[in-house]
Amino acid sequence: MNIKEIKLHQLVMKMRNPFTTSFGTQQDRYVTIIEAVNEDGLSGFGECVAGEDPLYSEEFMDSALIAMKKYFAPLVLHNEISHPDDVWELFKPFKKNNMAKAGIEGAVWDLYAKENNITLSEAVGGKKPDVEVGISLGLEDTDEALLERVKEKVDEGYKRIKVKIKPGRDVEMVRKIRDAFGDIPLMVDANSAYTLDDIETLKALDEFDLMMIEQPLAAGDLIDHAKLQKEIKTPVCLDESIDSYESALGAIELGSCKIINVKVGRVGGITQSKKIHDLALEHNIPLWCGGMLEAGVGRLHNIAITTLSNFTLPGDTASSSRYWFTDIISPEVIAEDGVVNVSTAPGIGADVDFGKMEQYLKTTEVITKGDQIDMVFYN
Ligand SMILES: O=C(O)CCC(=O)c1ccccc1C(=O)O
Ligand SMILES: [Mg+2]
Repeated sequence: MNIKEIKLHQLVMKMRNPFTTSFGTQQDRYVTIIEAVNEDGLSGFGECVAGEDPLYSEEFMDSALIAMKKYFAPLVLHNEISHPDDVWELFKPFKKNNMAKAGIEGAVWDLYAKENNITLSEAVGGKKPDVEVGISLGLEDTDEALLERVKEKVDEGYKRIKVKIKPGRDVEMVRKIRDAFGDIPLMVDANSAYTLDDIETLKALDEFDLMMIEQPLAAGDLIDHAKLQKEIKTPVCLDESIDSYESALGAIELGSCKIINVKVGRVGGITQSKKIHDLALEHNIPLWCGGMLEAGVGRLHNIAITTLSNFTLPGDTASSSRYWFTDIISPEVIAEDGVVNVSTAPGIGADVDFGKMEQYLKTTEVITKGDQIDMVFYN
């Protein structure tokens, strides 16, 4: 591959509805779209999913932008890449900053697929022609408002409903959902809002036959999650805790979870996601693809990775219109009855629509082969 320049398109996208989790509410989504352009002018696209503030993980959009500009974009421009799997090796000496790495790597993957005239799904080794998707619903001010949301989404046919919980908004709220909707495929996500001191509350959730409870405890608490899993019936699914192949291996060996939510950005890209996929498959741990309120580019990357065989549970990759009045891709992602068809067009399978992107675009920075890696250390 011969990548000539990397553009960082920085957007602020207003969401259709504010999104509330145990760490707060957001209305605006800061998105960086990474465009890798080759010698022939062909472009591949990635999306950086870092949060606006370091609440979900230590990374945040500003830190990711610096990391991409200073290290990861120049590394890709200054080194020979024959396959996107090479990118992880190139980035390896630089610790963490996974979402920054994944953003750049994602653009290389899309470009690679387009150069070879195959879909991104084919490039990663996926086989499914379509994928099942669920929806993640934020906390609402009242349980009644949440029940309305759930009804809407059940009616739209989503294959799984995930609701956010936090202390004080858990057992009784879930009871109301079960009472109103019977045995719909239902799960909860705590975003680390509990500790083992809350074990009685977490045990009380067993009565509702949830598909899983996602990330009840802190990201670093693999040991506590293992203790918890022994005490509760509901399968524990880890999100924040799984930030690498090694943490996935640790969680599996310790029995910290029965299910893993793979987020491409959180684990450092597609190459690492594939490695975790194969590990989980070997250990009979089912996977699903989590969301980070992505714009269209990240959404299409999520669909591609979900076509791998062990992504057997519905992911978070809902329709573009669930998040945005206008997405930045054409065509947009549409889930019909909870199913998204995988595009057969090369790469991510849709065009990045610069006309539609214009309304969100704050600035574009261009990194070229002339930009050196700005490091104090040298070899
Ligand atoms: O619909 C989506 O994209 C997923 C929404 C979601 O749950 C989420 C959104 C932002 C950060 C973390 C999470 C999460 O899965 O914990
Ligand atoms: Mg989560």
